[in-house]
Amino acid sequence: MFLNVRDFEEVARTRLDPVYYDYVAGGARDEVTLRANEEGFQRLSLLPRVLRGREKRELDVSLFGSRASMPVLLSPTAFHRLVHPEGELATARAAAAAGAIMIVSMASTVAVEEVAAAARAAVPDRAPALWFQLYLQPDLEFTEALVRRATEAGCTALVVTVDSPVLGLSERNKRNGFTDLPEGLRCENLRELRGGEPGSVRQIVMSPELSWEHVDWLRRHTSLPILLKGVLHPEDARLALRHGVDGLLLSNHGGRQLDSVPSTVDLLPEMVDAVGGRIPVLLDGGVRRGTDVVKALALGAAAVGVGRPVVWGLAADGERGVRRVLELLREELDHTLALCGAGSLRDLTPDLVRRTPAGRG
Ligand SMILES: Cc1cc2nc3c(=O)[nH]c(=O)nc-3n(C[C@H](O)[C@H](O)[C@H](O)COP(=O)(O)O)c2cc1C
Ligand SMILES: CCCCCCCCCCC(=O)C(=O)O
Repeated sequence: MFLNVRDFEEVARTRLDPVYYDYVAGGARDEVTLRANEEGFQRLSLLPRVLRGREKRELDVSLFGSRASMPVLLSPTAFHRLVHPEGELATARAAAAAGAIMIVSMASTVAVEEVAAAARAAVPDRAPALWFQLYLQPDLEFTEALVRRATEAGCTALVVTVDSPVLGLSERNKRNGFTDLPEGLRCENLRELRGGEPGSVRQIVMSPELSWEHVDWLRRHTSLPILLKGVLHPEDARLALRHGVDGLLLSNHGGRQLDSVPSTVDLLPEMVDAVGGRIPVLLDGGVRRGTDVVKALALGAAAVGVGRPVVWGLAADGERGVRRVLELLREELDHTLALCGAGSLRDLTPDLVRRTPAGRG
């Protein structure tokens, strides 16, 4: 029986090839940050209010023009067809049915046009909420074409991942010799549609030479809202404001890039402070429970993202699994709000969160 997100991870672990399980579960180097993300939430306690609840609680949010049924979105995760044959098509259908925002990874194993079509078909009466995650490629012509494809497919925001000047090093992948996708799976958004060898697929380039000038370039080439994913230093948050960025997704890539960075929830208050309410700050990393969502929102996040939980849902039970993971998080969020005496997300304020004294969390 799937009672919580962890149950899905357990089933996924038994179903998946161990090499692919490790790819998803793992983090960089010693996995200090990977563990810190969940521990960060566990060290925080909730201090509920009483005698001020409401029979029905409002969980809807509106973010960058996308309406969503809850402040939990699907962070971008690569290679869904590694864990389920329907891959991102199943994920997109589940997200659309749940009314959740899905950030489609640039490294998806289904082309963004097909992902969008699957989402639209799942909810013919409304527009599904899809955003696109981008690794800015040094070949700007290619990047521009890809942004155009994502926009034409119906993605309504760009999430630019900036924490990957080089690829993080997973020792699990190295030990397992996992260096390439299996036969038949490709990053479909990287396929040459016009130039190059027709039908061939490019490698994603992680470039240490990317700079704020590239963000400025992107700003000039799209009218979509731009969020930066992976800004961790408050000074970079302030720079993002100056470069016309519309939002931040506070993320350490689920502990998969630089190991030893703080947990995202520990950084949240100072990042919220750094942007001073001028743009929304979203957060991902270690969110596994409705209580985690409430803690992040109370500390100022506009919404949270989940990465691995979605992949576990997909691996364990395809579209139905992702749907159930999202439902569970929604139910837990609603239940936690009720127990905290909160009638809506607006009632979540920092005074509801306490740091557990050291040694007791
Ligand atoms: C299997 C996997 C693939 C990922 N692929 C991407 C990606 O393509 N682009 C990206 O920006 N982040 C990627 N991430 C990071 C997630 O977007 C997100 O930051 C992270 O998973 C959040 O932590 P959580 O897994 O604890 O929820 C990936 C994470 C995982 C686990
Ligand atoms: C097939 C083995 C590794 C290939 C690396 C490509 C990286 C794509 C981006 C995925 C990602 O961000 C992640 O965290 O994983």
